[in-house]
Amino acid sequence: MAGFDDLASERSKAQFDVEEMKVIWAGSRHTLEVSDRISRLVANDPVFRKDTRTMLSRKDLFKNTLRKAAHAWKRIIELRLSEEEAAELRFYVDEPAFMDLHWGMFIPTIKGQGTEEQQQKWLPLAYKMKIIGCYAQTELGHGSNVQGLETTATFDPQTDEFIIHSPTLTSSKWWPGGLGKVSTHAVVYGRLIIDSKDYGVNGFIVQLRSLDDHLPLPGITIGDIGMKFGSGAYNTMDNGVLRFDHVRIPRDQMLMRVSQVTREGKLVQSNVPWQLVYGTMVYVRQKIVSDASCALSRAVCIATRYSAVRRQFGLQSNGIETQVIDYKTQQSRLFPLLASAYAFRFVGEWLKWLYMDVNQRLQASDFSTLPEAHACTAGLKSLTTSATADGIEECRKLCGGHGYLCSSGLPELFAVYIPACTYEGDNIVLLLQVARFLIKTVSQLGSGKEPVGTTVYMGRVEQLMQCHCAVQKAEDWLKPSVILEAFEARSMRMSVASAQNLAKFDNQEEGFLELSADLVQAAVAHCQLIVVSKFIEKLQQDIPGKGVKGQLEALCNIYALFILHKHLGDFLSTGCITPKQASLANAQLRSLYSQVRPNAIALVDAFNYTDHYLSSVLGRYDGNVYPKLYEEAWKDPLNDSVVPDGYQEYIQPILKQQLRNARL
Ligand SMILES: CCCCCCCCCCC/C=C/C(=O)SCCNC(=O)CCNC(=O)[C@H](O)C(C)(C)COP(=O)(O)OP(=O)(O)OC[C@H]1O[C@@H](n2cnc3c(N)ncnc32)[C@H](O)[C@@H]1OP(=O)(O)O
Ligand SMILES: Cc1cc2nc3c(=O)[nH]c(=O)nc-3n(C[C@H](O)[C@H](O)[C@H](O)COP(=O)(O)OP(=O)(O)OC[C@H]3O[C@@H](n4cnc5c(N)ncnc54)[C@H](O)[C@@H]3O)c2cc1C
Repeated sequence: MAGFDDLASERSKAQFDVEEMKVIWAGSRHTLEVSDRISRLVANDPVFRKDTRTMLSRKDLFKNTLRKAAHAWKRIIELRLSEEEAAELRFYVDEPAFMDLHWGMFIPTIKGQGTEEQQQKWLPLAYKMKIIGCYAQTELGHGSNVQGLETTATFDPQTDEFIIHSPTLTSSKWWPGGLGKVSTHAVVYGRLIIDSKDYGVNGFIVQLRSLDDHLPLPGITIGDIGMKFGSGAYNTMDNGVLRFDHVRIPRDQMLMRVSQVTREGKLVQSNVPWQLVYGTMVYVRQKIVSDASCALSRAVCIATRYSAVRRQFGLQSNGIETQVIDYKTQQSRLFPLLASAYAFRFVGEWLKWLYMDVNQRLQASDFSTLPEAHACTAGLKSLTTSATADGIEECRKLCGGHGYLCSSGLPELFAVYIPACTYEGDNIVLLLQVARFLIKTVSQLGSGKEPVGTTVYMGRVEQLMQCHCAVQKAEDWLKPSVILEAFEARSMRMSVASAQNLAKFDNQEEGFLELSADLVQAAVAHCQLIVVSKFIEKLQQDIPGKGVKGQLEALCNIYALFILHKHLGDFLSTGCITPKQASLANAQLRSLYSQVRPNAIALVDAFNYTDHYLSSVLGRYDGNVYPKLYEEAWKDPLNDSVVPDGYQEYIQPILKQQLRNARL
């Protein structure tokens, strides 16, 4: 039968050890064991079913999310899951909810911005979920411009309290997840005012709702901001609106790791940089990069399996039609996404290491790598989420008409994913941060301050401004050194050109605004170089398992050459490669697609996703697509009755021409 046979035969063709590839994808044997066990636990629990999600009303959907969150918490306690296992469980429940903000932002903010004392007071309550918290930064009037926030926190020396207030409509907190209906507490970002002087934005822990009856505390107005894009999707989350009318909190609820306000109302700065007030965003951006590989790989898994099951045209000698995965156009759209999923996985792994390293240095009062960490997390968050959002939509198209059905899993995945291009920093705004960092690095070249970390290559500015690509035949593009040099030269030349253009302006800020579109492209080039170089570094590690390294090398080359092909204009206009070398790269890309083709199904099997997590009829492990699609259609509530509701009021009068007289 179509599907079963196709996927079984595809699996038998694999030229590498899938089990070892699963370990590489998971990060370690231990992580694979945990994620495998927990994903099956979730898949086998009926409370975590998600197949009716897109058909529920918002209220039912939300209540069902609360039910799942409560059940998840119960299972975490009953099974005494470790922090790692609990995080995996929340991940596989796969439903955006207040828990994400509580564990993902509220707790990390207290850890990162609270003093030891504050951590001791608040963290045990939060860990036991005796309080539920969210992250209330964005306002109706300002999101990207954090320094433009209007909420005030005015110190009252008489009572030793802060008065939290929303002075304007635009100062209403707007968007925080978990705020609308659930959170009892929030970290609220507002302007610190002492003695009428504005000391800028700081974080404050504020109780929002009563722990007895969940009603908002006096002076607090709270609600949900309304339906968002798509059915089901992100509507499981209660993104909220919040206003304060002179709400008082004790002084010790200002997060005081960065600066402290004394009993006398004096502001004391610690030795840590003020930017640590933005620290949670760096942490979450790093998480979002790892998350991008999950969302993209999920879409790619669906599209790849379905492409092997789906047959159209081209009768072969045995009388069966061609699998659409065999069309070169399908491969040239699908395989770069497969390669990107792996590339994002490895750059995410590296970013996690970078973040841990920065944190360790911060503990030891070494703040030197903070600007690099900010630039990398901001840039890679932007690059990977934009590519993933576009990639999911491409996977939908790769699945033809059936990809547009909710039962394919792709519409909901897309709807849930796309806000990642906006939250935790609009992707363009973040690339502009990277551009500032690059311009600063270029301007310091020759000053004796050596570039560090991901900008080390800029230290070779003279070589990179002049080098010529050595490629003479297609296979030369398989050499990591050749690829690296082309990407480094392109990035270097784009940054230098931007810096030179900027230098022509008397006013640097005006120049930055004028050139911002070019600056964004330079930032993208730098970030793509990071992804390519981290993939290449990964391949230099010991990679066990028959054929595993070979497959990863092919994927790495596909990622790099696909990016080169997509941004050919950059590579040609900066003179990094010639048109002839560009066409050799293209030829090499085609040959790499043929190399990956027999392994495509095994490469997506290596993600080790359960059918529950994929929630896609098209991406089923067994390939049994058509019977299940057919079965799924009948489950739609519209098919509950053969004759639809409304027939008598609206269809019958048309058919019986009873409306005609009324019109005449
Ligand atoms: C288990 C966890 C799972 C997580 C999975 C995902 C769950 C996600 C759920 C989604 C929830 C969404 C939450 C949110 O969206 S919260 C709100 C996020 N908001 C933003 O991201 C706002 C974006 N804006 C900004 O970050 C800043 O305002 C911006 C950087 C754009 C500008 O700030 P500002 O005007 O103050 O700064 P300058 O540009 O002048 O820069 C001054 C210097 O500071 C440096 N800088 C800036 N940001 C940082 C940072 N974060 N860390 C370190 N350093 C920073 C900047 O480079 C400048 O440095 P120099 O002076 O040296 O040039
Ligand atoms: C689903 C979702 C969940 C969220 N959860 C939270 C949360 O839990 N807590 C929280 O505090 N916030 C949350 N947010 C808010 C989110 O962080 C902001 O929406 C985000 O930071 C973007 O800011 P903005 O809405 O002000 O966009 P704007 O800055 O208004 O962007 C509008 C347009 O202007 C452009 N633009 C803005 N500034 C510049 C510039 N300097 N140069 C060039 N172009 C520019 C942008 O590129 C964009 O195209 C959430 C948002 C969403 C969608």
